[in-house]
Parts: sequence; C-alpha cells; structure tokens
Amino acid sequence: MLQLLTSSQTREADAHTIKNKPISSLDLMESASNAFIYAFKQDVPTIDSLISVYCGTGNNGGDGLAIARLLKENAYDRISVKIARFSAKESADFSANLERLKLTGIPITEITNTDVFPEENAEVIIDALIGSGLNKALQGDLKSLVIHLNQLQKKVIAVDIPTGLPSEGPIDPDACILKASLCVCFQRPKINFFFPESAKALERFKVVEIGLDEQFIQSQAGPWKYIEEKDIRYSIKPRKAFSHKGTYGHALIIAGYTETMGAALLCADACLHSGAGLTTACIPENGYSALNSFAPEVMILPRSELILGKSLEKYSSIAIGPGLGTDKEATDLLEYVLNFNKARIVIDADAINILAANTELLTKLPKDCIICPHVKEFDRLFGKSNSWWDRVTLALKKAKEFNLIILLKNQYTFIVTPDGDILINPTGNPGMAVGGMGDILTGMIASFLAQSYPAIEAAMLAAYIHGAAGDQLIQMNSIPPRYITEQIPALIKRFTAPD
Ligand SMILES: NC(=O)C1=CN([C@@H]2O[C@H](COP(=O)(O)OP(=O)(O)OC[C@H]3O[C@@H](n4cnc5c(N)ncnc54)[C@H](OP(=O)(O)O)[C@@H]3O)[C@@H](O)[C@H]2O)[C@@H](O)CC1
Ligand SMILES: [K+]
Repeated sequence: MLQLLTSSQTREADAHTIKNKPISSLDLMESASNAFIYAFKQDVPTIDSLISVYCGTGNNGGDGLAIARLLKENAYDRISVKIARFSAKESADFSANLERLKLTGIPITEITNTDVFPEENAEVIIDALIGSGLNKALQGDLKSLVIHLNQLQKKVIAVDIPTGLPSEGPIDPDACILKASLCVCFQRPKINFFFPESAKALERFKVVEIGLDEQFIQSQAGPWKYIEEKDIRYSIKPRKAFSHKGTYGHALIIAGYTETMGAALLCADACLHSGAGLTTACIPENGYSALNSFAPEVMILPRSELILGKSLEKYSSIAIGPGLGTDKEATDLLEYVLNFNKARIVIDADAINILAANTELLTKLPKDCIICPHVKEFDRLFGKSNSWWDRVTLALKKAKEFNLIILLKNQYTFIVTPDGDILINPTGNPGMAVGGMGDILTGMIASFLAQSYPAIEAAMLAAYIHGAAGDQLIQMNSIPPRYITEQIPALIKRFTAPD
C-alpha cells in the first residue's frame, strides 16, 4: 500500500531526500520538472501549442520556471512565462531558475498588481502559482488573478496541486481555486484528491515519480494508505488442489422483502461468484422461485425458520441488510444475528438504517464486524458532517470506539479500520452509480469472510475487485450490477495468477 503524506510530511520527505541522497534541492526541482514534462507531453502532444506558465515565487513557481525552460528544450517553443509577484519574497531555487530562464529568450512578464492583467491568448495554462506551500485561503491580488484565469476557461494543467486547494483538511465550498483539467502531482497523490469536493479543483490527476526517498515515505506514520493491485495479488489465495466446497466456507445472506427481493438475489449471486463454497439465502417464501431460476446454486433458509430461532452455527459468515426492510421483524432478525456474535458479519443497507434507529445495538456488534454505508446511511447512523474530511475523521473515531470496519462508499471508497487506518480504494468509475451495486459488494464481502480472509482483507478485496470489474466495463455508460457479478470469477483468477 502506498503511504500518503500530508504537506508537512512531504516537506520532511523532501528535506530527508536532499540530506541523504546525492541530490541537491535544485536538482530535485529539475527532476520534478522533468517528470512533469513527461506527463505533459502525453496530454499536449502538439509542440506548436501556445503555452503560458503562471508562476508564484515559491518552489512551485520555481518548478514553473524550470518547466518553461524544459518545454523549450523539448521543442515546444511558443511559451511565455507570467510571474505573479505580489510580495518581495522568493525561494532560492526560484531565483536560481529565474536566472536560468533568462538565458533562454522565453518572454517573461511580471504581474505586480491586478488593475490590468496581461493579455492571454494561450491554449494551455500551466499553473505553478502555489503548490503544497498554501498556508491560507487565497485572498487579495492572487485571488483576483485566479478568478481572472478561471474566467478565461482555458485548459489548465496544474503543477503538483491546483493553486488554492489545500493538500489535506476540509475543503471550503467557497474556496477560490484555479480549476485544472489535469494535475500532475509529485510522488504521491494529495489526500484531498479523494474527496468529492475536489471536483471543483481538478478533473483528473497523474502521479509522477520525482526521486524522493521511498523507504522514508513508506516509514511515515499516518492513517492514509492507497491500495495497489499488488496488495490484492499478495492477499488473494489460489484455490488448493484436493479442496472441496467445505474448504471455502458457507455464507448466509439475510436479505430481501416482497418489493425488494432483487437485492437479495444480486447479493447472494455475487457471493456465489466470489468463491464461497456454499451460499444460502434467507429470504421470504415469495422469493423462492425467483432465486431458484436466477441462481439455482444458492440454497434457501426460509425466513420463517430464522424468525423461530434457527441456529446460525453452521455459517462461516453472515451478510444482513440488502432489501431487508426496517420493520419490527427485520429489527428482531438483526438483533438475533448480533446476539449470536460468533459469526463474521457484514451489515449493509436497511440493516444500517435499523442500527441508526436503534443505536443501542451498536454496542452488540461483534469485533471486526464490517458495515458498508453510502454517505446518507453513514450520516444517518453517526450524524451529519460538514465535509468529507470531517466525515472520514468521524468514521475513524467510530471504527475505534465500536471495533468496527467501516467501508464508506465513495468514488474512492474508504475502508476505515479499528487500528486507525484509512485504506483508499482506487478502482471503480461513475458508470457504477446504479442501484443494486452495493448489494453486489456486500455479497462479495460475505463470500471473502466465509473463505476465512481476515475482515480487513475481505473488505479490501471486495472493494478493489468490485471496482476493477466496473473498470473492465468502462466502455458502458452505466453498468447493470449483474454485469459486475459476471466479471468476478475471472478477475479473481487473474489476481491469483503470477504477474
Ligand atoms: N516537496 C517536494 O517533494 C518537492 C516540491 N517541489 C515543489 O515545491 C512546492 C512547494 O513549495 P513551497 O514549499 O516553496 O511552497 P509553494 O507551494 O511554492 O507556496 C509558497 C509560496 O506561496 C505563498 N503563499 C502560500 N499561501 C498563500 C496564499 N493563500 N496567498 C498568497 N500567497 C500564499 C507563500 O508566501 P508566504 O505566505 O510565505 O508569504 C510562499 O511564497 C511543491 O508544491 C512542488 O511544486 C519540487 O520543486 C521539488 C520537490
Ligand atoms: K500549482
């Protein structure tokens, strides 16, 4: 997993690298600027594009100056540089790069007040005004410049981070930020890129290596971790020779109601496709024939039998909630399952709403129980938050308090653990924003739990593979959740095979 850094940790990684590797700070800037150029060339391959580089006077601005010079070396020769000089300060590497730039003949304009802005006919603007050194909200002259640049509606490519966006912490909905179509960021994505509020700052990002000390970065403390494919390959176990269905556990799916039987079918079918040896669905009687024709491999535990107190002993995992309803019977079922606290449990959908209405049940959740709320379910359960940063921080507190794993759904799903980690899932796409998608995920988690994966791994594998299945169908505008299920077995097999 990639350890993500706060802006102060990034500064430490920067200082550590300069101190311990044979590289000077100026050369590190050169390396970062070269890495930017590599990504830039893929995005703007036309060398006669008209490009304007806006630079502040800190190190982000220093990068901008070096980038302008390197662009020229790479045959982009319709470049101009604008320096926003609203204070007398400049960093040493900015000054050094300014001297180097002056030797290239690239036109440089200094903007010292905002009464008149220089005319701008560039097709591409490179934003090197402020990077990770942002220390307050934009105001005054710089804010006026950013508002002006936003109004031009040009293609903007940001260096490291869009000017005005904090690297971490709550994103003020009214913050003035230079909107980028692409951000090329250095070594690690910024934590704030993963929150929906960052959509006002950037459309997409690319991460480029600049040569910071990886060992140092990975040894940093902090909850934010980014899941990679190799984590999935490392966790997932191939099926063994001479194994039988008993080897892979028995999952019970307690889901469905007259009007919402589909949720139970989708959930049970996804569980089956994710490798559980046996899957049983506990549904009301009016769903039997639908289940038998949709997924004949899935067995049935009559809902009425569970209500009468059927033992749960034989199940290796339990999923409860999709399409369950929130009436008295559903509440009793959840309480029954929680009282039988030996099982490995995943709680979703209506069962989360039942928890929200009966918060005393939270104390009955077994250790390492997984809940997988979407934003509304999360807010209903734990209260409203003003920002996604606050919401995830609250999730961290609740995960510790109740010994829970909270899988908080988002374009980048957050898996928040009782040990204080926040695992960010990189897979998935907006085509997956379709009802029923969560039921598939819950079935997958139940399946991995049944197969004896530790709970955090079960959540991680399910989130990653679910999203990866969606990414395989990226050509579809919207993806019916059933199609995700079809992808699962081959995807799992692929992750068990050598690279
Ligand atoms: N670390 C790395 O890995 C590497 C980092 N590199 C690069 O360095 C960048 C970080 O550089 P940095 O630390 O010099 O800060 P930077 O973003 O230029 O901003 C500082 C300037 O902005 C100003 N300022 C701040 N807020 C303001 C506001 N609201 N409104 C107005 N002004 C404001 C602040 O002024 P002050 O508040 O101090 O008066 C100061 O002048 C990083 O993003 C990356 O691009 C690479 O070169 C190499 C490897
Ligand atoms: K920037």
